[in-house]
Amino acid sequence: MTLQMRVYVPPHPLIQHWLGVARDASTPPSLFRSAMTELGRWLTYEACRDWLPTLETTVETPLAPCRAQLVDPQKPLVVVPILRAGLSLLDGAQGVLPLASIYHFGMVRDEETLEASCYLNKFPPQFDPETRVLICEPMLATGGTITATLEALGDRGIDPGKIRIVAVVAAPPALQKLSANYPSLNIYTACIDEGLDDRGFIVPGLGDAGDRTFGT
Ligand SMILES: O=P(O)(O)OC[C@H]1O[C@H](OP(=O)(O)OP(=O)(O)O)[C@H](O)[C@@H]1O
Ligand SMILES: O=c1cc[nH]c(=O)[nH]1
Repeated sequence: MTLQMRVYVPPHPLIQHWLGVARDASTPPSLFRSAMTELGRWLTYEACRDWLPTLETTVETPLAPCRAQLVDPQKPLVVVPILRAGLSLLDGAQGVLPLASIYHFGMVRDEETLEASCYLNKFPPQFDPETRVLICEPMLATGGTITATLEALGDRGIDPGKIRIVAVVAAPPALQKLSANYPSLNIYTACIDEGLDDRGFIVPGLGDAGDRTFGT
């Protein structure tokens, strides 16, 4: 079977609503952060749909024993926010996945060359290979940042098939790069946008997600 990367754009009115709020240039940082939190919440919810490991058990209701399916707390689950802008999605993602461990990863793009470089890597030397990883990265633009993150996870034992990416907007150059290199990857995004401008910004996009989150 030939694997092909999958990109999901969940047709959810709340996702589209908060995307519209985040895109609006007149949205102030406080409301922008709320919009990103909500996008983190609902995109993570969608990404978990057929992904979270569960276990079968029996619980006692006030009236009778009953079969129940619970999220398996023994299976390792990790959320990786890519700093800075990925932090804006973290509260929402953590609300959906309260038991997940959080491993921060800091990346910054050179504004001239658009080369991404890592300034913070909190990954352990090796992950349990069964670990499921949800990456919070609002903007997939050239794809340089996400590719470096996937390489760092791969170096520490994570198979791309165990990774789900939550992104607010995704641009074709990033998706083409990821699809060519990571056919087993799954991406959940609110929108696939048209392309990039000459500064490497996603168009129409939502501007500089890090600056808008932190008011810088
Ligand atoms: O796909 P790429 O072309 O690599 O671009 C995407 C990255 O660019 C932005 O980060 P930025 O470097 O602006 O850092 P910030 O999150 O700290 O603002 C954004 O938050 C992504 O991480
Ligand atoms: O449009 C973009 C592209 C990269 N990073 C951002 O913050 N915005």
